[in-house]
Amino acid sequence: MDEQDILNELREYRNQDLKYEEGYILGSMCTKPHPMARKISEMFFETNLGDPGLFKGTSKLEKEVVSMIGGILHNKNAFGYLISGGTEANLTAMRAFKNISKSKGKPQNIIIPETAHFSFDKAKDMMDLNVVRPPLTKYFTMDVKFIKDYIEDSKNEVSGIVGIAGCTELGSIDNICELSKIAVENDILLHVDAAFGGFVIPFLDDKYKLDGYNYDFDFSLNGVSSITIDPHKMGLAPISAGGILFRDNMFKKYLDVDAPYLTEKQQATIIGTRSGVGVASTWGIMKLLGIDGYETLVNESMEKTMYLVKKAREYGFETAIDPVMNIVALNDENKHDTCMKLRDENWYVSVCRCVDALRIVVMPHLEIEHIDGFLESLSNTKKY
Ligand SMILES: CC1=C(O)/C(=C\N=C/Cc2ccc(O)cc2)C(COP(=O)(O)O)=CN1
Repeated sequence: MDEQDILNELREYRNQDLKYEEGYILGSMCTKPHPMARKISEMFFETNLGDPGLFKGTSKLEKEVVSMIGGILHNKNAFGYLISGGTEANLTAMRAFKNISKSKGKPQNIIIPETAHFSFDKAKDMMDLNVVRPPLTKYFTMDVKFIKDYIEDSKNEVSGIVGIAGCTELGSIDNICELSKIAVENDILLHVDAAFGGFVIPFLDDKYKLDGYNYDFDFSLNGVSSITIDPHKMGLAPISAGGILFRDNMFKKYLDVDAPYLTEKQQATIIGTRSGVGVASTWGIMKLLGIDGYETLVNESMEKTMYLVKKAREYGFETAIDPVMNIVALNDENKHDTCMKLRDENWYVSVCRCVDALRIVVMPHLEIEHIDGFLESLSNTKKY
């Protein structure tokens, strides 16, 4: 086979994939990356941040991007990395939590919500965490009073808390402000998983903010030790671009391992060899869009979200909760059956675990006509 034959054969495989712009992908927290990322990917496609001394320019970019994202989170001096995704970011935060707890002779007892992403199940498995799951409120957030009482009970020595700022299923936001106070008062590490919400909440118009939630979630709260925030979700960066930020570089010593044969003597990330494409793309897209660009992106998505909810209600469907961000949960007692029927029509929604509902993530690739077509198909699944 010559190169053209190979490319032609690869095109056959690629043609079997769904395309975001077709509008059938309704359950994804990723979307079509900003088109500028193509040129950036070409420019940085051979870089390796696993050996940063060889790619000094790309390594500088990573430090700048971490500071840029830190700026969104009210901490330009944040320490961290752009890595493979939110999973690696959460694993990294839990690895730091484990090592810090051990260094203080404290047990690895950590409070993690039922609404947490399954990457925390991997963390629990890999790092032998002792996980406590508090009850949830009607807003699908952790019951803060339970947490206060649990920690005040001397029998329970808690070393860490995870709060979610935009949970995967429903977009709910834990009361990070109250969790931060508890963390400070009790010398507890607080990790905030804002993998999805991190590029939404800072840009969200007040008119979309609901009673019942506190939208403060970042380093402006003294008790927040670390934050997961993924550019490859609502940040429009190409995969892979997950982000883990720590309050300062005090945390680095709890992540570093000796890496004798690299240009740097230690390595803190879980993944070793890693491309610089995600870093460079995030840098470029953040520079191009700026705060205004992300505000437009988020609030256009919220407009479409509100349109979906309004139109769904006209069909007689109801939401499990009012949308906290561009995630809609439509009540459906036969969620799995409906999901399969929709898939037969090429619509890819997901189903919620914590409620009987279909889950639609209104990402920037969805247009009004896609929403109209989806709701028509959903309505038809209920007719027979
Ligand atoms: C709050 C939180 C999340 O919603 C999350 C992923 N969420 C959704 C990942 C996803 C993306 C595309 C798709 O088609 C389906 C699912 C992760 C893991 O992020 P990841 O490793 O980059 O997938 C962590 N926290």
